Amino acid sequence: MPKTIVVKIGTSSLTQPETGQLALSTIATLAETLCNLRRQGHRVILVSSGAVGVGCARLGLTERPKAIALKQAVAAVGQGRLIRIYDDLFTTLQQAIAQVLLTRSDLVQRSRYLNAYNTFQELLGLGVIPIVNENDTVAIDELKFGDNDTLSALVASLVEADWLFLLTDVDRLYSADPRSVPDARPISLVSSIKELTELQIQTGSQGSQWGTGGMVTKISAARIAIAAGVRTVITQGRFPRNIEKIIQGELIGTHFEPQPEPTSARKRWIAYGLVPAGKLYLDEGAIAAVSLAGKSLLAAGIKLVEGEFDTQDAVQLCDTNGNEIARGLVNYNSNELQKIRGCHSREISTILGYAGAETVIHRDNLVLT
Ligand SMILES: Nc1ncnc2c1ncn2[C@@H]1O[C@H](COP(=O)(O)OP(=O)(O)O)[C@@H](O)[C@H]1O
Ligand SMILES: N[C@@H](CCC(=O)OP(=O)(O)O)C(=O)O
Repeated sequence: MPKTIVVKIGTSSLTQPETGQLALSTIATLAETLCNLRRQGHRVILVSSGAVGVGCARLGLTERPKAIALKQAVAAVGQGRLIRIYDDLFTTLQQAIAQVLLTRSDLVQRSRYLNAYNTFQELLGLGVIPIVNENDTVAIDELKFGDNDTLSALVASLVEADWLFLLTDVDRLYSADPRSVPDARPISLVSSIKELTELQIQTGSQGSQWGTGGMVTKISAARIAIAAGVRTVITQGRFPRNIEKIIQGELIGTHFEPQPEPTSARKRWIAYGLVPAGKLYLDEGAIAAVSLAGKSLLAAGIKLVEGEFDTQDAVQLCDTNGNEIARGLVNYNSNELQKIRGCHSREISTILGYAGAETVIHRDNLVLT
């Protein structure tokens, strides 16, 4: 059965840690592996980091730049080189590739989200391997994926992939960062989001010298992907051939089993495509109604409103400690909600002077995160 497979490779696997130079043998083996998968009839997308790392190596910079403008300039240098190397390798293997550079705003607007979906379908239908990266050169802070782990999970969710491989410089997920905790326990299988939460994995503060997100972004990427029904694997980038072995059933790396009933495509867009514009802090009754009983959110259960937002914007729903439990599209703007929070629905028309929706967020527009 042909599968849709998204592979994400991080800077730490694409470059040599000592010099920052490209790890050519890894990249070549990855190209061969992805071509094998294509020959077996699978649909393949590569999400490749490395624009900043390769740009730095090209310009002789020894550290990842911190200043935004410099980082964006360096990414512009590196992305061109990176794609040229991929094109040389894949062309040698008679495989067409495409460069797809995305920014967060491409997924926020529903029409652009659907457009991205159509483009991926067209490319995959043509047998092309799209090579995706964040459009670092133009991305602005407020509208950024920020890391390619998240980007790859969103792409996997968008195309409803069967597999997401997160290739990195450790062989799997551990109970804590194995660099600083040598006796950290290796984790082979995570069978649900609940189990992932219960494992309470320690991720340290950051990743390797050139990586961006560390393990924390891989875990949140896995959450996004498994909610979309995508089987996710964290494994070592130095051995790309393991991808084929894993698809054939070998338990290499850490596997995250997909949720049996994936969240619908529209709800996934609400939860992860949109950028939340505010926060609603709920009381315990509202948390139970929303998260356990699958009910709509009423004004009565809202304790606090944070941020400025409009009707139909996405907001986060949080407990009193600020932990997010859900996201949804609001039927009232932030000014209105400041006035009606804590009130019974039948009081809304008196307080506002006009009749609005009975719910603040209807359950069709509400998704647990
Ligand atoms: N619980 C953990 N299990 C495994 N690795 C961890 C964990 N916590 C932190 N890490 C670190 O995350 C790093 C990988 O993240 P990162 O450098 O961002 O890689 P990439 O460039 O592949 O995205 C590893 O080198 C490891 O030291
Ligand atoms: N878009 C950036 C990479 C961002 C990123 O997530 O990097 P990494 O942690 O190495 O996967 C780049 O191409 O350099």
